[in-house]
Amino acid sequence: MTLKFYKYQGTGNDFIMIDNRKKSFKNDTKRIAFLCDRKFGIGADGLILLEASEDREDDFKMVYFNSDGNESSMCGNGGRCLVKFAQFLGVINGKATFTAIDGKHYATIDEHLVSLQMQDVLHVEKINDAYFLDTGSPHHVSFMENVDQLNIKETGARIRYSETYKKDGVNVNFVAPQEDYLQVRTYERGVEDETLSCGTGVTAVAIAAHKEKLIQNDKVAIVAQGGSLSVSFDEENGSYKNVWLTGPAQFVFEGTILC
Ligand SMILES: N[C@@H](CCC[C@H](N)C(=O)O)C(=O)O
Repeated sequence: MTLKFYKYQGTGNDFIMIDNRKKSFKNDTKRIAFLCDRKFGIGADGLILLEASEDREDDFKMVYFNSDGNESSMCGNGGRCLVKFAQFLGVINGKATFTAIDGKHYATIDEHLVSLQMQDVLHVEKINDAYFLDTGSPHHVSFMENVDQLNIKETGARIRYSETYKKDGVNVNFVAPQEDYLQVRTYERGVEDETLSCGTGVTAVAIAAHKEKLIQNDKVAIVAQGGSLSVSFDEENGSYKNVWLTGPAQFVFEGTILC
């Protein structure tokens, strides 16, 4: 088939977008892995389908696949980019309500910034010196002094395939707290490598940093390899609600491809 696609990125986490409201794109692991391949295909960390939602309250539905071709859990940066794509298609005007695999999301657009409401986080687990929490996707968060020299692919893979996580896998975030922001590098499950940014990851980092008492505020600045994001939340008795992820989301290019 000849496929029309659009490419977006949010702080360097990049995605292929497909308007699948007419259900013309058939999900196939091999085809999606090919499209995401940086040498043989378009190249991306993931692929996202914008579909019509069964829920009348929604503007659209989000279906997310990692670059390995498998459908996965929530993608925060992908969700923000999809909102920009929906705006381009004329499906929304400035704000959005949509359903993804982890439930309902609300979003707003303010020029180049897209804010996305993430799931409430009611449980945060401490595992040795690190944290585990689910922000729509599962995340391991480790705090350390310096992350610049770390081999993220090797160290991340060791944790992702460890006894603790090997059943479902995990995304792994390495964090170096700085004076007024958190520096983050992330290994992503399903990409099986470092990505330049991970939205559910930086959300997990902000909450884990609050648990660790590294931050007192309910708004946190995060610097990922591909750019800056912010996370805000309301904390009450250890639960995190009204969680918002904000950052840039940009169109990169469009095209057609035989697949
Ligand atoms: N890049 C994403 C996370 C995508 C899902 C993840 N790779 C997984 O399978 O858990 C984000 O921005 O949140």
